[in-house]
Amino acid sequence: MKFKVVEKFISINGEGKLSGQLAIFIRFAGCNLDCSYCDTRWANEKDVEYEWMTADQIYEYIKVNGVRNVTLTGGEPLLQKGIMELLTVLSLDPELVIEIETNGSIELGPFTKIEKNRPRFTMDYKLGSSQMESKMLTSNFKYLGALDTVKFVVGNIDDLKRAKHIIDQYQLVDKTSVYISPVFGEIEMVQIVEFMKENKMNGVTLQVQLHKIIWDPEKKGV
Ligand SMILES: C[S@@+](CC[C@H](N)C(=O)[O-])C[C@H]1O[C@@H](n2cnc3c(N)ncnc32)[C@H](O)[C@@H]1O
Ligand SMILES: Nc1nc2[nH]cc(C(=O)O)c2c(=O)[nH]1
Ligand code: SF4
Ligand SMILES: [Mg+2]
Repeated sequence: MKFKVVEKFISINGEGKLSGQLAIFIRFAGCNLDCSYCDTRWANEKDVEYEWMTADQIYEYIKVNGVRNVTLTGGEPLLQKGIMELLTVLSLDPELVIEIETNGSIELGPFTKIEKNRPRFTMDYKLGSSQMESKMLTSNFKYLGALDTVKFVVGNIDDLKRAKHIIDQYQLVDKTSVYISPVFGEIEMVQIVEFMKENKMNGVTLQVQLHKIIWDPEKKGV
């Protein structure tokens, strides 16, 4: 099986629980959603340039570079045909910590059945300002545990209110890690903090995309 890779690079992870740590990124082509704020829309274009890579070639690239944290992203990585083969190959190496960024519209059940060293999922729950909330599968929450994350990317106060509602309704803080991140440049961090204070959002982590502070926010490959 071959996978459509639009870019691969080493950087610090700018998002999530491993933020600040070195990571190797594999970005796949194509997405089934079209979020209003998507910062990698280029990867979803029909005519995007990509390289076909097998699972073994991707594994080799990771090992040659000696980076243990692996982030599979896109686009929507779980749309790649046969992706289970790649996840199986990577999970077999106990030295690797595999993270998958996924958009909340893909059924996660089959992927969480990997028994040893299974990938950690960061499932975005897309809120109103993304225009994609109707595609969210809340049925995925039952598969997520201590190693996984539910992430809410918020663009305004209504998004924050909705995120709080979902967090409470599904008791997400008790089950998994919960992150809130601003749509870059759309909402002041201080507004998010004030909202968290007013609403006693214990156990929720605010994060900002670190790579967009270190480098030009438009820069690819970082
Ligand atoms: C480009 S997506 C790829 C993975 C998957 N399609 C998803 O949406 O989770 C990776 C992460 O970037 C976030 N993201 C995209 N555009 C953003 C923006 N303008 N500001 C903040 N986060 C953004 C997404 O919400 C997601 O958490
Ligand atoms: N440095 C860096 N960290 C990231 N973490 C998740 C990313 C993504 O696009 O999914 C990302 C990214 O694009 N760059
Ligand atoms: S799901 Fe992810 S890749 Fe797809 S449009 Fe939304 S942010 Fe972009
Ligand atoms: Mg990114």
